[in-house]
Amino acid sequence: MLQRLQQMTLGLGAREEAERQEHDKMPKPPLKVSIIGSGNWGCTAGILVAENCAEKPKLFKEEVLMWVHEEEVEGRKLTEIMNTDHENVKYLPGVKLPKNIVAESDLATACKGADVLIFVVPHQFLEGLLPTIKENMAKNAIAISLIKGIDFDESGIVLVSDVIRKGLGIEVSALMGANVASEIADGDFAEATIGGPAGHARVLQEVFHRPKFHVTTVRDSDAVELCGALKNIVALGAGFCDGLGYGNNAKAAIIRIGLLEIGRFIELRSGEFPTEILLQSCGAADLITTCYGGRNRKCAEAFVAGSKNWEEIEADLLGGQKLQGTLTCAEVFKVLAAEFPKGNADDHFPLFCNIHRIAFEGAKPETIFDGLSKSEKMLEEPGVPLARSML
Ligand SMILES: NC(=O)C1=CN([C@@H]2O[C@H](COP(=O)(O)OP(=O)(O)OC[C@H]3O[C@@H](n4cnc5c(N)ncnc54)[C@H](O)[C@@H]3O)[C@@H](O)[C@H]2O)C=CC1
Ligand SMILES: O=C(CO)COP(=O)(O)O
Repeated sequence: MLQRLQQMTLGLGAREEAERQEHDKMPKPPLKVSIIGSGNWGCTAGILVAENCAEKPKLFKEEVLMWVHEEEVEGRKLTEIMNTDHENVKYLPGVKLPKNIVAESDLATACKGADVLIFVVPHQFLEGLLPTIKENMAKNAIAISLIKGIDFDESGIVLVSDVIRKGLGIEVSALMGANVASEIADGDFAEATIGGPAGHARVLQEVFHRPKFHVTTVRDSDAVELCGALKNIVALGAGFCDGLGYGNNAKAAIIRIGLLEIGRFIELRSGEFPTEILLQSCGAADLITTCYGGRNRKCAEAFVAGSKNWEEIEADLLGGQKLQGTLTCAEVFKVLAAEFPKGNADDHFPLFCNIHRIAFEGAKPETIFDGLSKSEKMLEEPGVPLARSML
């Protein structure tokens, strides 16, 4: 007992020391905040951030630079429209942006001297931006990813935050949650979860938390980020259900089994089923909102109803906004094929595999429920079979 207490005290001391070192390395306020991305969520999150920067002059500089992938909208540059009319008429029409958001199409200028970097571009556009950001950001900058996506290479899963970490050589946290952007832009209440080192998460909470946008913090940033990426696959399944005309019970089954497979997939990486993280906004709550109100759901419903491919559906329905679930579904299927070389990924992830077959291999949408009872076996011995197969 005494030994355990001593170990705990030592553990606490080591953690405090690590936090002190982390604090010493942090940039000093007032912090300059830059947002990399200006889409539907980029602009909405930008409103929350800009309001905090205006209200907390001791912590943050008032001006928030937002990098915009420049394009012409009705004969005018989007940056010019945003800086004059204070509205992103293409990606968040009808919503006024605070005047302290400054749209900037030159990436080097947008992140020059930035102490806090907020990444919110669709994940397929991220990597090429990083060398310029590295050259221009502040030396001790901290970063956070709001991007819901995933990659894969010969060594397995590559998180978006891993890509940023590697590209910039700095620590990266993640903010994920039940955050359909249009609802937050309308002023509805929402919650989010930040995963990251404690010191960073505290500062980042100051950046995002608002009276109607409640942010909690946890340490396990990988699990938070994976929840945000993987729920988009399940949302495709929910959309298939809607396209087939199934009711709420069927969709609830997809959501429940999807939650289980999200947990299992995180377990593949960490060895632990992340029950507590799944109970955060980034877990069950994001899954529910996306399966009812998200773009992935909407496009998957149209996929069942018509004969168009994903690119055509995205162009038809999203007005330039980007679908992330199909890319994530393809990447995750590659991870599963590599993790289960005997071809038995189906035994552990029947729903993810069915969704991939429907989305990319011409399987009938009605097969969405095939073999899902396999997931019940996993519940009989939670954690054990999968963790063993990974050793
Ligand atoms: N919209 C939402 O409700 C939410 C979105 N997210 C995530 O946020 C991330 C960003 O999504 P949104 O802000 O919604 O974007 P979006 O899908 O509304 O807009 C697309 C963005 O991509 C930019 N873009 C187009 N071509 C580009 C290129 N070649 N290079 C660089 N940028 C290019 C456009 O300028 C635009 O800003 C995604 O990972 C998404 O999953 C997360 C939570 C909520
Ligand atoms: O992530 C989202 C809500 O939290 C939005 O999901 P969609 O990209 O499917 O719209």
